[in-house]
Amino acid sequence: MGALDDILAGVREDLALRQEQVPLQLLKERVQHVDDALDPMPVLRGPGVAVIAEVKRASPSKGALAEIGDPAWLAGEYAAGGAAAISVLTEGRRFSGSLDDLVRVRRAVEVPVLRKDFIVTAYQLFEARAAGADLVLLIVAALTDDELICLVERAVSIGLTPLVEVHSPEEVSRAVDAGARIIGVNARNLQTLEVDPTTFARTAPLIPDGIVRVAESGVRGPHDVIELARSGADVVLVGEALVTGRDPRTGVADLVAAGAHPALHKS
Ligand SMILES: O=P(O)(O)OC[C@@H](O)[C@@H](O)c1c[nH]c2ccccc12
Repeated sequence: MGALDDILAGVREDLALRQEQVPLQLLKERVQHVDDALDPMPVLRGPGVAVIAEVKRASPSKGALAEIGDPAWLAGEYAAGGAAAISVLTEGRRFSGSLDDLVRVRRAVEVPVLRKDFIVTAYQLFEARAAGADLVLLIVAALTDDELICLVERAVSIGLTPLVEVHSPEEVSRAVDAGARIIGVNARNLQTLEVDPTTFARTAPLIPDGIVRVAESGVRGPHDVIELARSGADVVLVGEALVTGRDPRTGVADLVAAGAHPALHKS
């Protein structure tokens, strides 16, 4: 069994418990009372390479990465550094995150917030929206074609913008066929957990024009942002380097500055 299947098994167990505690109907009522979701498209399509900064305490490959006592403070620093959006890992077992982290981040910033998790049912979309998320991650490798199509549709119908994650050229066509307007290329193989730095450059050319291209994972600093921008990245999504770095606000600002270089013309 690969790492992804392991993670998904745990996610399904935790999900079953939450579904017993909080009926879908109650979540739907909560969704009625949250502020409308923000549209992330303008900030992700803006000039330069947009930076999505991630609140990430731990990962299955590295274990604990950082003590994040106050995710709201961290998100505020990211936003002050110029982050276009904040990603919050809400998976508990492997990433030590929670939906409560997302609620706290949502209250602290005015930029769009992404629920980063392993979404397999519509229930999790309602959880995300009830917690105030604007975007949700949908991982092609974790879903059948039918599931992906339904989840994209359902997400959009409740105001969420899906970020559809792929790992290979073959997965790009599945994402496009499902109606994705934002595609993330994850350089980390979810079976082996290894990062392959060539993944984005190999995969991005297959993403049709007009779809926002996000480079995910393994971005260490400004140099990587420049490389990825040359390969067509509109957005970079960065976790580990920012949570383990010296100062999150400057960390983001340095990435934003690298991606704003006039020599890097976005298509
Ligand atoms: O910490 P990194 O290498 O900067 O990566 C961030 C992000 O890409 C990574 O957390 C991620 C990408 N896709 C995911 C899916 C699930 C959980 C986590 C992820």
